[in-house]
Amino acid sequence: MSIMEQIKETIESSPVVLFMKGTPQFPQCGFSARAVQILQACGAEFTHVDVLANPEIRANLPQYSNWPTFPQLYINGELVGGCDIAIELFEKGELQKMMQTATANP
Ligand SMILES: N[C@@H](CCC(=O)N[C@@H](CS)C(=O)NCC(=O)O)C(=O)O
Ligand code: FES
Repeated sequence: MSIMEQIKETIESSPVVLFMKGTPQFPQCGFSARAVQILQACGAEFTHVDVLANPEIRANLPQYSNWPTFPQLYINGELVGGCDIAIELFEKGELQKMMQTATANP
């Protein structure tokens, strides 16, 4: 499987996926730490990928999604954005709704 196929599979493997530096327990960058805090405040489950432990993903995800930096948040297979956009959506109360809808069991 090519790296682009692997990335696609990962993004589609879970309703909410955060590509970040480090892990939710031990974030390795303030931007990633902030994104984790916000997702946790939304109270819905999310999957994470540590791009520091996956250099191929770090090198190729920016091309895949046309977004240059980390963290990168995907909901239902689509890029939402980075830390700034996550904060903005959270402050408007929209991220909570997006995550609840994405992770709700019918
Ligand atoms: N304003 C950005 C901050 C993220 C950012 O600037 N990330 C940088 C430093 S952690 C980055 O990912 N650089 C590319 C790299 O390290 O591969 C956001 O909203 O997410
Ligand atoms: S690792 Fe330096 S700003 Fe994120």
